[in-house]
Amino acid sequence: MQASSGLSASPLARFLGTLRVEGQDGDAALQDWIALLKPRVISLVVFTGLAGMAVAPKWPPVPVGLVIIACICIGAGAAGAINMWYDRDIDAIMKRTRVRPVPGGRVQPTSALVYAVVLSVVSVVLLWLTTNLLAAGILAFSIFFYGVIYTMWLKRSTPQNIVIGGAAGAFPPMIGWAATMGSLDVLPVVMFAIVFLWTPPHFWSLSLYACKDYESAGIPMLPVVKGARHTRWQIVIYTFILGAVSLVPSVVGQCGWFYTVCASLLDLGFIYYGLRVLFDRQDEKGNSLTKDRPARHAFRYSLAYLFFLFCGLLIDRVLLA
Ligand code: HEM
Ligand SMILES: CC(C)=CCC/C(C)=C/CC/C(C)=C/COP(=O)(O)OP(=O)(O)O
Repeated sequence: MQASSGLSASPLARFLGTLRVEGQDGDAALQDWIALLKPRVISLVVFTGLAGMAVAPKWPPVPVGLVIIACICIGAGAAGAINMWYDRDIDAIMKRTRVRPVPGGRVQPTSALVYAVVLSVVSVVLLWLTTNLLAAGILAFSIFFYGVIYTMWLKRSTPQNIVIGGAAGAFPPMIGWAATMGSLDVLPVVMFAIVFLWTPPHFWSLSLYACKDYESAGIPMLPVVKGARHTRWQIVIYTFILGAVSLVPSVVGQCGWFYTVCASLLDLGFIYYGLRVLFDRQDEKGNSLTKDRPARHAFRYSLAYLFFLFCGLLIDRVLLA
């Protein structure tokens, strides 16, 4: 995987790169402050929050809806910045992450932390003032879960780090729903479960081809601790469990034929990509002989899977209802 600061060299990124922020972080460009929020990752996180909000039986007024989305975006980004502040030592070792703003020396660690804390507080308080305590509480909990429980504890201590830590990234649909309704229901909980079960095959596909990086940084990711073969099996197992759970909204009568067809096709696709990872040609240690191309494909497919699954749910409940 290419080293990336979170924004590719698009014209927008080059423009942002010219905007410099003076002071102690003299070398930091606006681009770096944005990169601290992991913008590409949180784009999908925010979309799942938007989906949770839009599939609720009642919609908020448009300005409130925009504030809800902004708060999820700022809160998730702030959690990413806490992660980048804390992980600056290991990020400096890994090829994929060493160009990030803090290990790259363009943003001071303390500035990154202050920035992350301020954005966390702003997102939670603003969501509370605009909607309700339940939504703000879940947002606060997910920031804490990703920034502290996953980043500071699980990530460096157990190969099940992302299974448990994945809960943090699964909360946004619940936040979106709760912000609108003031309570929770079966559907947002099932959406949580879907993102929760999607996270292991999503991340382990990537970890198969980023394994050397994690090994050199001493992070106990599954392929580092249990080997590639075990990880490949786990990916397949999770695609089956995810497939079953993704159909729960249909079984409990929360959506119609359109979602059921979308989910079934997407599930078959994920199982296919998972099996390709499993049957990838490997040496006796389970290392890929094809530069893990199937794992790269499975990772890319995981992103499309979640996006289109929630698109299917949105179309089913909003347009076809
Ligand atoms: C503990 C849970 C998770 C872990 C450990 C994880 C890990 C990763 C890693 C290491 C990358 C590569 C990022 C990079 O190169 O900077 C990545 C990419 C990505 N992740 Fe995840 N992820 C998790 C959960 C999620 C969730 C919940 C979502 C969205 C709902 C998500 C969406 C994405 C997206 C969209 C990308 C692609 C970013 C790009 O194009 O560069 N991830 N993930
Ligand atoms: C609302 C809210 C707070 C949402 C949180 C969203 C969330 C948990 C996103 C997880 C995304 C992600 C890139 C995790 C990887 O962390 P890593 O440290 O394992 O990856 P890295 O090595 O690339 O830093």
